[in-house]
Amino acid sequence: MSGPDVFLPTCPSMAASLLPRSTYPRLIFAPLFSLQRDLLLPSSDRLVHVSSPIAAFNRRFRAQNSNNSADATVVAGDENYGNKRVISVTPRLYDYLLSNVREPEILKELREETATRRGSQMQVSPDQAQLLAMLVQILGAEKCIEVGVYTVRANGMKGNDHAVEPVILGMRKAQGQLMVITLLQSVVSFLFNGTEIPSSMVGILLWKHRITNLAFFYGSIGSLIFTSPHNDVLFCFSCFTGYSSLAIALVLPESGRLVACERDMKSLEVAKRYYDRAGVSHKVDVKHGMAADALKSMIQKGESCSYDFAFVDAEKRMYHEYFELLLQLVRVGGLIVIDNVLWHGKVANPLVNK
Ligand SMILES: C[S@@+](CC[C@H](N)C(=O)[O-])C[C@H]1O[C@@H](n2cnc3c(N)ncnc32)[C@H](O)[C@@H]1O
Repeated sequence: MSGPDVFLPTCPSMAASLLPRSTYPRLIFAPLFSLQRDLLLPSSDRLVHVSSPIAAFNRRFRAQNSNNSADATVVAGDENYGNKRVISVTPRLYDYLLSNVREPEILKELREETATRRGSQMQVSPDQAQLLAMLVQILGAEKCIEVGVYTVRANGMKGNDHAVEPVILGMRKAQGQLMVITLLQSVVSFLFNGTEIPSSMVGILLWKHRITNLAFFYGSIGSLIFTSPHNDVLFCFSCFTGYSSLAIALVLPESGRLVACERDMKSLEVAKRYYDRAGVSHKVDVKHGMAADALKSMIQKGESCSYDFAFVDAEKRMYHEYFELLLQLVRVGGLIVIDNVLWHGKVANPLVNK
């Protein structure tokens, strides 16, 4: 049976009915809300869940209009662990959490500015930032390191190579094709006087003309999810604007110091503006460049064992290296906090983590 290569069904039942009937489509993209496993029939390895504006709207709509389904639901209970009940965070519960976070005004402004940029989801959330700030305070930390401050690229891949995360997501095949897309973006951008070309557009063209066998969906929140016919998923693009580092700097004592590593200069300009506005610039030592290089040079300068706290939220492929370097830099009894370790739950998903 012939048929289209890609469907973009907007409802789960449609995805479910398309999968078993068609042998040809390589991939079927469905919004996240179709993640009801019982709807996924035998060919479910061809179903890719994406975040879409429709899904986001639906989540908001359901959160606002449902009186009973928005309460925390028990997703696991295990008698081996004393019948501990694990709940899932529902939109209503998360709204409750966010509305009770004490977020300083300057952080709110930074968050709101960032929210207008593509990729703002990469910024830590207000609750996460306040957790970091609280840990720093409890620890009485004075010397801190943050790996990955933010970026402000409007464009999918430039300046964001933690974009491609083969280790965590079990990616193998698609990296060469991503390179092609990045290269093409740069060429077009150069020809058109610096105009930034969305990866999605380049991706569509390449894919349509069979230059690449990648299918893609450009998510509503700026994440670019590439999927090969082998159900490998590449999560591309990371971002934004120094929110977590500012949260840390704000609670550091006057004598405190935060080394903030970031390779994207444009991003740093925004961050510095906010450090200035918040009156914490004197506490932040910005290291522009690759984070691992910055950490190595700190070790060479004899700064081993002198840091109290580190937060890692940069290139995922480099995490093991950051960790080894930070073990040298952070003192005994200090704290290293690492973001994204569960990688949106994918670490437990055998389909993406073979
Ligand atoms: C997820 S964002 C950080 C978001 C930040 N924690 C916040 O709350 O706004 C990751 C950042 O790490 C930066 N980054 C990625 N790889 C890097 C590397 N090798 N060296 C330095 N910075 C890097 C990216 O440019 C990006 O801005």
